[in-house]
Amino acid sequence: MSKQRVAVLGARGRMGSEAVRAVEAAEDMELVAALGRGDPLDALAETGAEVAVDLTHPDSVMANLEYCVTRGVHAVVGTTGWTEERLALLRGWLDASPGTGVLIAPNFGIGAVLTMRFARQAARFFESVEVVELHHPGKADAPSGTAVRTAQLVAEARRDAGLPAQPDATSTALDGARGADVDGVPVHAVRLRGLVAHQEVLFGDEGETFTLRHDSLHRSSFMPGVLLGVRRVSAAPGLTFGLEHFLDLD
Ligand SMILES: NC(=O)C1=CN([C@@H]2O[C@H](COP(=O)(O)OP(=O)(O)OC[C@H]3O[C@@H](n4cnc5c(N)ncnc54)[C@H](O)[C@@H]3O)[C@@H](O)[C@H]2O)C=CC1
Ligand SMILES: O=C(O)C1=N[C@H](C(=O)O)C[C@H](O)C1
Repeated sequence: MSKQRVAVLGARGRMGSEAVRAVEAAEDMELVAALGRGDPLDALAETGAEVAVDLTHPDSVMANLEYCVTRGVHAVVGTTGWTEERLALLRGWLDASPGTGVLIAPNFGIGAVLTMRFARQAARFFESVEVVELHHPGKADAPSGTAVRTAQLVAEARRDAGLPAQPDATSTALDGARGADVDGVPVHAVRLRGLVAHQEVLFGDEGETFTLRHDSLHRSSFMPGVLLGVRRVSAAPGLTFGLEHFLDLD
């Protein structure tokens, strides 16, 4: 069996260094490039990389993906910072490179994927909902990509069920006290030394609350998802948004 030729971008970072170890340990993969900031992307073409794993920075990911997609290198992306504008650009590159696949996974952790799924399921049954994400203080962005995706899924489910805007009688508040508004869902971001990646989705209605919580206690929790993405992305041309599409959750 020929091994899949894999490159890791952001290889010296917190996630990238963990991904380098995971790819090296996978029997069906060969790590052909481990690139850091400033390393030329031409190493991807020179080493014949088939799949690039991007774990860099929101400021870097678009240039990396343009390079990969236009050369037919499939990509598994954990890097955050996705907006509709960025996704439209990426889709344009993919349209011009049929056969190339890109997976963007807001979160590679199975527990986080399930949290998003369960939050979407629960959304229509509760009047109130808030998302709290808690991360290490080195995190580049706030709120987290996972929290934004969770809030969007919850908001969509509320709309589909015809729920009105949730109640909030706040008439005065310090800026930021009610968090960021993502599609009508308040999202709060905590940055604390000692944490890795955590999220709570709080639901409430008359006389009861319901809380979903997920904790990534170590970045190894993301690696089965990264490897699954690498194994599946070349057979999924175009854009796949969310690891759930590569999992049998039903
Ligand atoms: N989807 C998921 O499950 C997860 C996603 N992430 C995301 O992954 C990204 C990286 O997170 P961390 O590893 O914590 O950050 P980090 O700052 O520890 O690592 C990023 C690394 O990428 C390097 N880099 C920046 N631009 C580059 C470029 N153009 N080419 C090659 N290397 C480049 C940096 O020098 C740094 O070494 C963030 O967007 C984070 O939110 C993090 C954890 C899980
Ligand atoms: O930067 C991180 O650490 C993480 N980033 C992703 C996000 O923004 O959702 C995934 C996870 O929360 C860890």
